[in-house]
Amino acid sequence: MGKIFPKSDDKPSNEHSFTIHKLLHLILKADGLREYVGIMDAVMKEHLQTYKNCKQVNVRDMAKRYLLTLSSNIFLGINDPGKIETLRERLEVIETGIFSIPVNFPGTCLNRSIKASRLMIKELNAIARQRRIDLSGHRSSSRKDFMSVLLLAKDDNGQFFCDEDISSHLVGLLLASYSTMQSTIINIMKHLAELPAIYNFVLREQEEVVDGKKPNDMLTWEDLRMMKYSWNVACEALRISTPGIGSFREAITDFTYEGYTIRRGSKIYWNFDATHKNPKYFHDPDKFDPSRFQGDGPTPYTFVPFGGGPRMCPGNEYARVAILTFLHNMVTHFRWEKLIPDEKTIHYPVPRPAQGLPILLHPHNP
Ligand code: HEM
Repeated sequence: MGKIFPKSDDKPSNEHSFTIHKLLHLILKADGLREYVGIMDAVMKEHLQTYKNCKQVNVRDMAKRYLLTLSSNIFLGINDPGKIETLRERLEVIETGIFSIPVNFPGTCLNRSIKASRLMIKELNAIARQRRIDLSGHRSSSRKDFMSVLLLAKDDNGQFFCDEDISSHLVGLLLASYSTMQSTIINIMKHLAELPAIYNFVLREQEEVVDGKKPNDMLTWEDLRMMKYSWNVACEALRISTPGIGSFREAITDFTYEGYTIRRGSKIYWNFDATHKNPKYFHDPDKFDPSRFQGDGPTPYTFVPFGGGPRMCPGNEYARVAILTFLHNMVTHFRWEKLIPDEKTIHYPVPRPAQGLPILLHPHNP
């Protein structure tokens, strides 16, 4: 990541970075996210209006549009569709560099990716500079986007964080949330199209949520807590098609595993998919079965789509809120069927249907 997010002076500023890192973890905790549920619901409802007269849609395009609007709005405080489109272009170029041969000279993916990330940080810096001016005009800010929160925060020494650090952390969040969330939404939609009985259970649960609300009420944090079965479906999609391939760790002590001695200091690659498909932990592992997550759910550290330990994904709650909001709105408005029944799955950079899952929408109330 460090290579992809260079600083203009290339000097590390660990002290600031560490504190921004901590601050972002706090913002992304469940309590901090409560107030974003309504925003996510409003974005999704607005998007659904545009699909009202569409019979065929591509789930990848739908998910991208929804997720990018959310992150532009919530992370950066940006609503302008032109700026959101530029963000998408940059993110997709940066992403190709992360999953490329690490050769950096003009014309390579990595080189294009580094240039795109520099450009993006520059663009975010410009937004941050203007935002500082806007924010300084008010004693306290009503803006709740992450950039504004970071611009108003101070480090342990009472200093504001520098724009460059804020921008590069925000690029990190945008990237970390982009393909992972897209892949999860597409895979949930695919399984619900293939498994009508499971779709019906989700629909029943979501209708109960609607029944408890007045017409036009926005979703709330409490509503999300009622969506237990729907979240089990999302977890099963995350288990069966895990967006992350794995993660690296360093051995902090010598140990023996399966007869091999691993020395302290060795770099170890941890493969999530191997754990998720291990029949010792998940009976009939290729079967899509959300009931695995009922009750106490899987044994600790066997369901690890968000990693584990101190470097575990800090965005897991954000992901839960954004995915359930998407699912709630889709299921309460539509059934859908796949337009390509045997669409191939590709695994680059994350597992997803090769054509982005084109579907036919059947509204409940045509
Ligand atoms: C379904 C969606 C997501 C999945 C499957 C996912 C998965 C992961 C995984 C596997 C890691 C590495 C964890 C480890 O090594 O133990 C990670 C790290 C990270 N994720 Fe996510 N993520 C998702 C969504 C998000 C979102 C929405 C955000 C931000 C809002 C985010 C921000 C991050 C950050 C900042 C890190 C680096 C954490 C660190 O190194 O301390 N992720 N994610």
